[in-house]
Amino acid sequence: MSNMIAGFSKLSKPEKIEWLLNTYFLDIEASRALVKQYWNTDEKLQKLHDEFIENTITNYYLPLGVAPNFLINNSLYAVPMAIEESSVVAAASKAAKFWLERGGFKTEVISTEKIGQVHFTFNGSYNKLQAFFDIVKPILIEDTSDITKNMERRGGGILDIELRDKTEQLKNYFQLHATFETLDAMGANFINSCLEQFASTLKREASNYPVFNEEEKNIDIIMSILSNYVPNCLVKAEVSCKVEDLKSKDISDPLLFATKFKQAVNIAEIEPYRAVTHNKGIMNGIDAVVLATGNDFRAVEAGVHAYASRNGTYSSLTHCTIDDGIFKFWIEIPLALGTVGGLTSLHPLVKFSLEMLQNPTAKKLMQIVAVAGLAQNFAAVKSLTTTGIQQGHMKMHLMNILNQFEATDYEKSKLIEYFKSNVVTHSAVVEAIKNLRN
Ligand SMILES: CC(C)(COP(=O)([O-])OP(=O)([O-])OC[C@H]1O[C@@H](n2cnc3c(N)ncnc32)[C@H](O)[C@@H]1OP(=O)([O-])[O-])[C@@H](O)C(=O)NCCC(=O)NCCSC(=O)C[C@@](C)(O)CC(=O)[O-]
Ligand SMILES: NC(=O)C1=CN([C@@H]2O[C@H](COP(=O)(O)OP(=O)(O)OC[C@H]3O[C@@H](n4cnc5c(N)ncnc54)[C@H](O)[C@@H]3O)[C@@H](O)[C@H]2O)C=CC1
Repeated sequence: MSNMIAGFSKLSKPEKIEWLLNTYFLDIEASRALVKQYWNTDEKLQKLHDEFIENTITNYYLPLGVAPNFLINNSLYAVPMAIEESSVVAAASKAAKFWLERGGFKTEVISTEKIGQVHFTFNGSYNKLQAFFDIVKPILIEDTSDITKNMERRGGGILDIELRDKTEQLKNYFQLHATFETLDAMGANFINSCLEQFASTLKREASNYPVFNEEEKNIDIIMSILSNYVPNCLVKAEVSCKVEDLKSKDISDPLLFATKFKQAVNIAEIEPYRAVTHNKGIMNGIDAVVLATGNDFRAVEAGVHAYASRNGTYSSLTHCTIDDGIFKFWIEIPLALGTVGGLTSLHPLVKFSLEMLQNPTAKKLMQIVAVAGLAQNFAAVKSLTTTGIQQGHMKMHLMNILNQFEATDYEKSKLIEYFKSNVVTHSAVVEAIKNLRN
């Protein structure tokens, strides 16, 4: 327990850093220099970043890349992507360019409903609780009017509140299951504020409800929180073309390609081990845009994977058909995103990314993000079923390996040239560097 510290949060930023350096690091000077190297020289900007989270000591950079040429419903977009993994941006760009020449991506927002729940226990008869709920429902809505008035003015707000009996699964457990329209906001804070008000109204009204006995009057609120599972906040993105039009530099036999591609998607539909990796490839694109636009990628990840398991088995988020000579490939996913609120107007690079996307509404952003996921999956499955994934991935990863060995610009240009006609593997690159240096 020698490293335990009380009151760390109350220390100043320099004090926190000094404590850390002295407690955990061998080369204190080098570690201090590294922490400071990542500070922004603009003090105001650094302060903004310091205040995003708690106990900030420095910044953790991710590259912000751009995948151009996304034709979505006949409008062209350059898509910002924040991600650490090589070949993702290249793959998205390549897929965008491929489909640009084949009519682009078609998208549709299917629904935009968000969900929140008040979880509570009630020791009494369900019928009595239901009768109480029918009386109290308008009061629940009325009591939140201060919270909802602006959202209602914009056309959103509370859609409905239901009482749900969960006592078969857990003794005395009931829910208020509420649905919301939060327009351009992801809605977490708005929904949570409404739910906490529902909870206190529910408790207050129950304690005054004359039909309840003393035990029934004592509703116990367990918690009030939005759900990140949003199966009714759905977006669809699709590409399609004649099979013969799939012919390209890398696809000499379009029917063979389409058939193998579809088989790969079908495998991900029925085989969870493959589905997880298949969907990871989709999330390469989705997370990168979600992060670049300042959205909550943990919320998106949790909701998307729950949706992938909605039929009881974890399955592919994308689907493919070949009918009457038409190749069709699509994704349908739940995405609760915001283009107002959260970090969207605070982080300068998030503002920059949103401007690059022509300041989309949340609905537009849902469509762009779904497209990024579909494009990423198309590129990955195309590589997997043709050249194999390593060829393209390692071509992009080459620079990381060269940087690990601190290759000079001269060495890099020589080795990039060499690996245009040789297979990139980690050991082959190490060997080539050695040879060049000898
Ligand atoms: C990597 C490529 C694109 C190479 O593909 P290529 O055919 O060697 O590329 P190219 O040099 O012929 O260039 C064609 C286009 O690709 C893009 N492109 C090409 N290179 C770059 C670059 N340096 N920087 C930016 N963009 C690039 C760019 O759009 C370019 O057009 P241009 O800009 O020249 O007009 C291809 O092999 C590919 O799409 N591979 C798939 C890579 C992938 O999916 N990576 C994700 C990481 S692996 C993983 O995590 C997921 C996985 C695979 O397990 C999921 C799953 O199993 O389903
Ligand atoms: N489980 C989860 O996912 C949780 C997430 N969070 C965090 O909550 C944040 C998102 O919450 P929000 O309520 O979206 O953000 P927020 O609290 O910043 O609120 C956005 C507000 O913007 C206003 N607004 C202005 N123009 C609007 C328009 N056109 N449409 C809709 N609203 C408009 C509304 O008053 C709205 O409530 C994220 O940072 C997320 O990480 C917080 C708690 C839990």
